[in-house]
Amino acid sequence: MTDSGSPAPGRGAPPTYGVDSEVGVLRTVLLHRPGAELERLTPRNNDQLLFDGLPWVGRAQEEHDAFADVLRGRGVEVLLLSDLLTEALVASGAARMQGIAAAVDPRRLGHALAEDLAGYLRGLPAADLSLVLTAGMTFDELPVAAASSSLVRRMHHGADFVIDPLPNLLFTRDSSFWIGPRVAITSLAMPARARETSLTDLIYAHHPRFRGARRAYESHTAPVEGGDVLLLGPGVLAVGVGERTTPAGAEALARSVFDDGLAHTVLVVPIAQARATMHLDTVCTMVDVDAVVMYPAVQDTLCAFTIRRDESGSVSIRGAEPFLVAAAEAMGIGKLRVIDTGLDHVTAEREQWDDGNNTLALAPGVVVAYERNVETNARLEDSGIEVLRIAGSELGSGRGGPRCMSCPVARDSLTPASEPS
Ligand SMILES: NC(=O)NCCC[C@H](N)C(=O)O
Repeated sequence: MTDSGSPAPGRGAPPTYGVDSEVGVLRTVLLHRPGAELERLTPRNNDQLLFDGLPWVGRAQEEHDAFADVLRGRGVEVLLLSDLLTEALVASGAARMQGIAAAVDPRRLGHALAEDLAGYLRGLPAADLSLVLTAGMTFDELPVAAASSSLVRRMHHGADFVIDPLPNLLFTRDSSFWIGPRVAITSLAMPARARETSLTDLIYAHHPRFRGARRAYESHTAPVEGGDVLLLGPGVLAVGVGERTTPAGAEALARSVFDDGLAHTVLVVPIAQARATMHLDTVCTMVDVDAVVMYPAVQDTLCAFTIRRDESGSVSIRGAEPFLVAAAEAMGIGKLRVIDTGLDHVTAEREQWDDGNNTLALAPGVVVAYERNVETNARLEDSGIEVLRIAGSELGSGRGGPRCMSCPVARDSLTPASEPS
């Protein structure tokens, strides 16, 4: 969201970032090209690391490169998380300290090994440190001299992790999100993902590109994941509460965005606590200013608590009532159009599982979607939505689609210029 409509910096002017909807023209996006961290997945650890299988890494990279190219082809500036991380580590000694402190856990490693490991990491060039912070490190990869007398080192198998890898970095949606002109670092619920936010925090704090970027939801005491947060329109948020984001997280986020003047209404949407519906964006995403693509099995049951703060500062909670009704009212539109994932139950269930409901809007009525969801994509097109298809056979093994794999950093504002944002 920019005054000028573009984040492209004029000579000397800092770029302006921000997002006030799901569908405003996408200008800048943060992706993570999958890399060595995916090579850490084995049949023994893939469940714990939240992957359904073992992706073919080279093919996953090709699919991701094609995804990035589709975005670039539509004029979107693509930022890659590993590049930003390395640049932040080059720019700032404090960033290095922060990344190392989050990765080295003395409670698990013991003090001798933790100290030697931290010392070793402090001496690494930025690109190598960036790789360790994302791909992790095994005991076999420890430098020979590190804590050779450490009991912890002796008792671990060489393939065990000294630093856990972060294969879910691919899903940049979840570890930070922009709301209005501010960025929120989230609080991830699953242990396998918790350290991801140390990297997004570090990037937004120390990368020169984001100097001066203000924060939203700074207290982040309870879990809130970006996949649960939909910016239905300027000032209106929907927050899923289920396997990841907790009621306390949704409540804290609502209070924080009210305090910061970033929203006037927050719809809190209970979703089943199941892997297939881990985030709100696995069952519903926006494809136009007044349209969503939605899993039909939840269409009639999805409900919302509406939280508002009035001008006097008092907060009210209404509901629960049908989500589609509450959303249309909060957005100030008569009706939210619903495009669904397919009429028959089996196709709908299969395409929901394969992220048919997890599209990324590049502009009102233009979305990126996995090609495999043939029925859903046809239904989107029948409803006038342009669908840019990408392959995702390998990317999808982590259970996430184009929306999960992207964190919009700048979109054109949907707020009329005359209204305050
Ligand atoms: N927004 C999303 O739905 N993100 C997908 C995250 C997938 C990842 N394997 C996870 O379980 O957290």
